[in-house]
Amino acid sequence: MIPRAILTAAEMKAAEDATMASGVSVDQLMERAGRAAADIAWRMAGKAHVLVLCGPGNNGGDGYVVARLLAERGCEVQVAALADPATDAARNARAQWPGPVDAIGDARPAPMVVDALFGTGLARPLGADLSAALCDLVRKARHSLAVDLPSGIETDSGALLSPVPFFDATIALGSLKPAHLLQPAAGFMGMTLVGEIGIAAESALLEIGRPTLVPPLPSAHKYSRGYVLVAGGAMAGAASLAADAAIRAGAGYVALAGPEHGEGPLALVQRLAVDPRTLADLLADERVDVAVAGPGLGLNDKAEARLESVLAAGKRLVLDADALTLIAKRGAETLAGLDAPPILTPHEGEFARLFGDISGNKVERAREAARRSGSVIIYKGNDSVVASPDGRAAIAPPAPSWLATAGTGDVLTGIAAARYAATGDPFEAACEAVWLHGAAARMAGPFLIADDLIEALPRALAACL
Ligand SMILES: NC(=O)C1=CN([C@@H]2O[C@H](COP(=O)(O)OP(=O)(O)OC[C@H]3O[C@@H](n4cnc5c(N)ncnc54)[C@H](O)[C@@H]3O)[C@@H](O)[C@H]2O)[C@@H](O)CC1
Ligand SMILES: Nc1ncnc2c1ncn2[C@@H]1O[C@H](COP(=O)(O)OP(=O)(O)O)[C@@H](O)[C@H]1O
Ligand SMILES: [K+]
Repeated sequence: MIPRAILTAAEMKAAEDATMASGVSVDQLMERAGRAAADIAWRMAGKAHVLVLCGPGNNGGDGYVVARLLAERGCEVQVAALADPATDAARNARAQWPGPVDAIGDARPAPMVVDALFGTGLARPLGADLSAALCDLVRKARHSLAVDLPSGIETDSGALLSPVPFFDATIALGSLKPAHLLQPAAGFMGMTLVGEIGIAAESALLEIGRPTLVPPLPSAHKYSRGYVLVAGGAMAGAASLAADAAIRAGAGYVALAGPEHGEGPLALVQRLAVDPRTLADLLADERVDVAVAGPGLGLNDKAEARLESVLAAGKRLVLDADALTLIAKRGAETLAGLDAPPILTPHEGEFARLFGDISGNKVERAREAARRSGSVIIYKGNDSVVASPDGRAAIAPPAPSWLATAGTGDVLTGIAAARYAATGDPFEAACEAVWLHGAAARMAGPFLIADDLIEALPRALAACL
């Protein structure tokens, strides 16, 4: 699946400028944007009464186009504007709207509301009266559509600058923006559709889409499909979850090496490794493609020694949980010299321990963390962000919040290890793992526990063949 690009407000402006330099006028772009939004509104509500709220900028301009096109289709349309248009394109669009323009205070509730107040140009919170009116009108409507973004959202960070109502749908114009996927904004979008307006949307930031997987080749054998070694420790259950997930995610051979036998399917190879020396010997096997440390590792001296063996093994690594807490003590930059970039899977707390001083939005923080640690970062959460030291980054579509339960992170780690072993590409592997994890969660359904995710994994993987 070809992933969709995500453009920041500045990148969108640059893409728009490049399109205009090739001979397309801003009025043409606005017409396309308005037409795309009007088509969606029509499909949502048909010939309903429509209220279009227009702001002063080009987002408002799109709104006047929507109003004209829906009126042409026979809808009864009220346009309510916050202020006179402040751009030439918006002025032209308003001039082509044949009906009256009311003050925003005179907006009447309607079955269909189109929010064209502000898009990527929003610079500060909406006034309290305006955001209250927007929330009230959207709440009273049967259908609601946000043009480009719900008004009140910061495009690049996904922050809510002022209260925003829940929309049924949002049409992202030209391209997704970070706020369409980052929380808290992503939770207010409803269904997000991308409206094609003829702009070349290219970016180093992508949406994580369904991976394309291939069945094993006829010549495949267990080691060619990937050998994952999971270093266990104090808590056998967590390491078992990671190992079980790795084998279910398609690794051909998974060994769980810990001070005691763990759980898991019979296909899992259990190796007793009471002291770090034995673990080092197991890791020295050249068939091992990826080593995992962290889930259930512990935080004591023994755990330190085991982590040391894993870091010294010269293997591709996936590091999570306790391993991240231990690494935070010595500094994430100490990972930058490893033979291959490891995958780190911090949740918010682990990220703060490792990279607490990094500021910016979630994508910026993940990118800086990746650069500093020479690692691929899966910065987990409802809006997981994957970042690579080479600057590539990707945001996952919102994941089911049923994932907020113990052990689901261990499962993600196992999936990432299997995919890293299969592909050798830590960024691709991390993106694939996040997608598969989310898909397995959707399949497992409400009240899932981590074990259910593992059970659902084969179905999630099969959806990618
Ligand atoms: N980028 C593109 O390629 C295209 C963009 N279009 C539309 O243009 C939008 C961006 O247009 P603009 O850059 O004009 O930005 P907006 O229309 O989002 O808003 C900018 C205007 O609002 C004012 N403003 C900002 N925050 C305010 C606040 N809190 N209260 C009151 N006024 C405030 C600004 O001073 C400016 O006049 C996009 O979201 C999209 O809807 C489309 O028309 C066509 C193509
Ligand atoms: N509210 C949420 N919505 C969506 N996904 C979530 C949510 N909370 C947690 N997750 C996901 O669940 C997993 C939890 O991982 P983690 O916090 O490491 O838990 P554990 O250590 O118990 O395995 C991560 O993949 C994270 O992205
Ligand atoms: K809007």
